[in-house]
Amino acid sequence: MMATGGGSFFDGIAEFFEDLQKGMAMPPSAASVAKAKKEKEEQEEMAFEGVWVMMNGLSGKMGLDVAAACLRKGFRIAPYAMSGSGSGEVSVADPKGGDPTTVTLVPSDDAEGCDKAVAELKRRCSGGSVVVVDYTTPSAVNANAEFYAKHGLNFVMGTTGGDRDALMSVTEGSGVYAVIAPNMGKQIVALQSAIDNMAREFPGSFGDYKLEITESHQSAKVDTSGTAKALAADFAKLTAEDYDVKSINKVRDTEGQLAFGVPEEHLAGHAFHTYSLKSNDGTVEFQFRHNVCGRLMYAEGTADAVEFLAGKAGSGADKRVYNMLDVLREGGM
Ligand SMILES: NC(=O)C1=CN([C@@H]2O[C@H](COP(=O)(O)OP(=O)(O)OC[C@H]3O[C@@H](n4cnc5c(N)ncnc54)[C@H](OP(=O)(O)O)[C@@H]3O)[C@@H](O)[C@H]2O)C=CC1
Ligand SMILES: O=C(O)C1=N[C@H](C(=O)O)C[C@H](O)C1
Repeated sequence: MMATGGGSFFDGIAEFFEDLQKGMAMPPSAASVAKAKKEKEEQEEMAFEGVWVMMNGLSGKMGLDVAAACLRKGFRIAPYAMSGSGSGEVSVADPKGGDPTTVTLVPSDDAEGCDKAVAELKRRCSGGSVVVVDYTTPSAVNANAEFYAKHGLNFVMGTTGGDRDALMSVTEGSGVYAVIAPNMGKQIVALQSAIDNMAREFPGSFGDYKLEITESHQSAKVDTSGTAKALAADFAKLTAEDYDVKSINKVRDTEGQLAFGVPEEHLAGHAFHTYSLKSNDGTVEFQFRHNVCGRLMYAEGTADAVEFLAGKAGSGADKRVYNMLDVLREGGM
């Protein structure tokens, strides 16, 4: 750099031009600083050997809660996520107080953008294993599953609805590892297992009873509860009649929700279910209820499913497609 002590002004100028020629006099440009910073960050990302979670539906009600639960478990959130209409970047706060993660949203109908994002994600997250979590919307379930199958992406599908048979057959045919379940709440999964066991052990024991199901969710929920549909199949085995899931009483209006016991502050995010078995003569009634405010239990169960799935994929397990009963039975929750 330019000398100040000793030499004349003209010596200093000469030295400056010498340094300039050697490329030493110019401060690095903002672009080269940014490039070096990005390279350093990418090297650090590639050195991470843990689990990366691609959180599709990140901006939705489940998305950010699941991302936080995954960060609490020590996973990282992948730098890209598929969205519906959302684009741009979302900053995901670290519940442990670390730096936030910047995630670029790519709308799922931008096929080229999604392909590029997955290629880039596989490169940047190459040191660890990637698990996709899907909390999107019923109409996206099948197309998204086909996309994961095409790209060999292991996934946890929390989204309800869509064509569930097609979802299973595409996933099973693809060879990817997946956990697919309409409910990730540990205690609800345990209840599902108990009713399933009861139906196996005592089929038809409620032969002269009638099944009634009511579920209430936030008004934005578009489909009938996937949990209610799954439990209906088990409860129906206890009765003598088939149960049509179209009979499930769906509550989506504020007045009905409040009357069903939903606290006002949870109107925007709740899942209340009542399954009732009533004797035909009207003298006896059994009720089973799970009333959940907020989404914490589902978010934590999802993070457990991610851990379970990464373990199965890492060990090359023969069985590839699981549900939450498998996760619970194997002590994964
Ligand atoms: N298994 C379980 O335990 C639980 C399941 N669920 C289910 O999860 C699903 C999501 O619920 P919730 O978070 O409340 O819903 P929200 O409507 O709040 O969020 C959905 C998100 O999905 C995004 N999205 C919409 N279409 C697509 C698409 N084609 N590809 C990618 N992303 C898309 C939306 O993005 P954008 O804003 O950009 O359009 C939005 O961010 C529902 O099916 C619900 O029933 C919910 C709780 C627990
Ligand atoms: O949309 C929700 O909120 C929920 N969806 C799932 C369902 O459809 O059963 C699970 C839970 O009820 C919350």
